[in-house]
Amino acid sequence: MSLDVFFKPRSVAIVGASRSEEKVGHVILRRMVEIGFEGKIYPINPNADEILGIKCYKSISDIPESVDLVVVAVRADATPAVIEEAADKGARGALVISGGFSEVGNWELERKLVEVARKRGIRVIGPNCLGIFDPKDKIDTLFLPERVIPRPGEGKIAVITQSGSLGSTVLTMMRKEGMGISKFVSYGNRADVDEGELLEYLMEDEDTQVIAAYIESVADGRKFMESMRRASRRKPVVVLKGGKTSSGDRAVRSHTGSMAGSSEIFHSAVKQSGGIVVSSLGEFLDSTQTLVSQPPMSGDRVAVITNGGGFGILAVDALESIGFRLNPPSERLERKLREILPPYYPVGNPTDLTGDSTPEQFLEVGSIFSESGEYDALFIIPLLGVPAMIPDRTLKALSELLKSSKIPIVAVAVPTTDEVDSILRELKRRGLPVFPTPERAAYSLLSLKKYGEALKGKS
Ligand SMILES: CC(=O)SCCNC(=O)CCNC(=O)[C@H](O)C(C)(C)COP(=O)(O)OP(=O)(O)OC[C@H]1O[C@@H](n2cnc3c(N)ncnc32)[C@H](O)[C@@H]1OP(=O)(O)O
Repeated sequence: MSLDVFFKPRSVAIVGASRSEEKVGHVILRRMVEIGFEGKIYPINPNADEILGIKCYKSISDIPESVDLVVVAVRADATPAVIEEAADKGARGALVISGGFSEVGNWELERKLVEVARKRGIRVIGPNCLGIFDPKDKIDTLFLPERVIPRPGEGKIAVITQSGSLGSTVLTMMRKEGMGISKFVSYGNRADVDEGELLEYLMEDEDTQVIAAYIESVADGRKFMESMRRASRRKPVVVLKGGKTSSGDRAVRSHTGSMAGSSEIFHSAVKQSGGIVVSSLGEFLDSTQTLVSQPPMSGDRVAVITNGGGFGILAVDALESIGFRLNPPSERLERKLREILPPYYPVGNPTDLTGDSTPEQFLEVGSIFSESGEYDALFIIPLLGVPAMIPDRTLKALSELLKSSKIPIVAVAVPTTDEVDSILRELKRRGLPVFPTPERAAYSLLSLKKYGEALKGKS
């Protein structure tokens, strides 16, 4: 059965919609109203006539029409009965926010919940989750104290996460980085709908270009890897695994009631299936940002163009240490560069445009490297702290390079003043991944290399 019921319901009942503003069910109702859900919303509360000006029902059975989706925010032991009632009203999906299941050892209740749901034909996301944020279909069940939502409507990144708190923090960080979301699913204990199914659903989602998954364990390894193989042929899937160490494994057991398993086996299976494994939260975000804006690399040769000698050296160190080739330009290419550059500019890899650099030189030199056929990516370091790197001219020149380059580009630039900061943000918005350190940019470029290899079946 398609997971559409979770993303495209015509009506939603919120069970446990509290009158108290600080309670979970109340916040969920408010979020659904604020995001502008276009279908019908039915708050369910035995003690209220209306909440937020919306008519309340004492139970799901009292709703006069049928209901597609229920969001469940009542005590764990009340959830099986809610599922039964929801099924009687024709519901096909339940987002069970409530905690108190396998994550605290209450396996019996979780089994009962799933048993009832399966018997009655209802799919369950959760329990012990935040649910869904989908700015296009206007679903928001995240009971977060303030809106952490990245630029509604503009996002191309789908995030799926076993951990709600990690997921919501990722959302906040993405918003800060100016990254947009297509869909967000916190699926908690994944008693029913699992990560594999979510991958399959998102691979078909036209609004999603990159899938970023935080995973602690998988329900069914073989099935998950099959889904990963199919999904990663269509779009990049970035995977961050929690629970790599024995302490992490113990923590996973008490978080979502699951076992982390061997991370080496998991990582190599994900790689073989075409997924992009990352090893830290920072790399997770940086890689996602780069994959959503740049094409995959078709090889491993990188050209570094800088206007800061030290930055150039750190860049080539960082790149070479993670497997990139930093070939010097051929004699023919060097001659071409020499024709347009002053004699005191060091030409090589890195090529240093020095403190005299202009934005137009970055464009010209970047274009020559890009068209040379000798490299698979450009790594540019246009530091704006030198006199001729005028911010608005830099924006214009780098935007042009971005448009015309035949190979992917990542950039390193340090936000210094508010003006520089806003130029860098605009560059990111236009699709240039910009990072403040060479190491971060290098790791983000690695995701383009990994994806290129995965597409060629070389991983
Ligand atoms: C962040 C992460 O890591 S992921 C998120 C994982 N999930 C969580 O962390 C949630 C953890 N909390 C829980 O599981 C809690 O049990 C909750 C949030 C589901 C419910 O807690 P509370 O809001 O305190 O429950 P409470 O019993 O007060 O019920 C809430 C409202 O529903 C009403 N209610 C209770 N039972 C029912 C029912 N069966 N049907 C309809 N309404 C009901 C209550 O009357 C109350 O409304 P009121 O405040 O207006 O009187």
